Amino acid sequence: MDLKFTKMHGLGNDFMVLDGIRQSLPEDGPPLSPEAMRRLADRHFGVGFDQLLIVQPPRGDADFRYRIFNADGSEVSQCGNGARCFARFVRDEGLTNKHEIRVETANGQMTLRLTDDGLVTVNMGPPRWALEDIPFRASAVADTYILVAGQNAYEISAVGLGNPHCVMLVENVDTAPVETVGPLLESHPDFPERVNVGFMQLVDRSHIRLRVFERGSGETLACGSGACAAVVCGQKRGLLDDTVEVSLAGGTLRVHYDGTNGVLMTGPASRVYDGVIRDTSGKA
Ligand SMILES: N[C@@H](CCC[C@H](N)C(=O)O)C(=O)O
Repeated sequence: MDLKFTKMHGLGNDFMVLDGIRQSLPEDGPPLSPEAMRRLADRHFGVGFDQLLIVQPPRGDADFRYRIFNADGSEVSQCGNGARCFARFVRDEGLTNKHEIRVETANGQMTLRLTDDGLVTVNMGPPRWALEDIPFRASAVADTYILVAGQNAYEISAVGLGNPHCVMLVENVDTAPVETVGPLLESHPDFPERVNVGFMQLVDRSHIRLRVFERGSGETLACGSGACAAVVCGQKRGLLDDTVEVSLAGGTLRVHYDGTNGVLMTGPASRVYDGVIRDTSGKA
């Protein structure tokens, strides 16, 4: 079976997007076997992507259903950069003419707004601090926790944004131990569904630098939900203002949260090319 796809990225966090409206995909199971997803995610043997995004008809009263798979084949319920690409894709493909699009995810609804300057603002919903909502094992909710891994202890904040995040402060993101501490904490037993690990450098109250080791994909050039997580964790500790510029390896996001509505994340969404996969077995 041929499978049409579109390659997109949000600040270098890259995606293979499948249109499950004009081509037939399984309604509930994975669109491809986990082996095929891992193969296609590979940058040498496949298309290369951090996440696979699926556009599907809604089951409830939203405009679309938005499904996300990591490069390791695991299905997850949030991807902020992907949400911006999702909005750009459904508009450019003429699947909607709305500027404000409601999508249904495995974790509830989100609103995506295409702005006149060509950017997309995603309302990520409120940050979730309750331990069972992250999910995270600790004795009580706190601004920071000590996580012991191997011989070391790490001071982290933990928050859910539709997916689990932990965030630690570092002096300098350029020298932060992302490749070593990232995978160590990603599968820490206190995060029963694993976790995305953010390394945040404070520049000033309205500017941070950030690197994220993503659950199921490794370090990416940008992580939208990770940017929101870092900002709300910094705000909770009294370190950041309501609006923060987040500098990532792939570019800059603007995150706004004033405690009233959800966390608003604004940034670009880019289409790279369209393609067709002739062999979806993953063995090509
Ligand atoms: N790149 C994303 C997050 C994708 C999902 C994440 N790896 C997870 O497993 O939760 C973003 O932009 O938010």
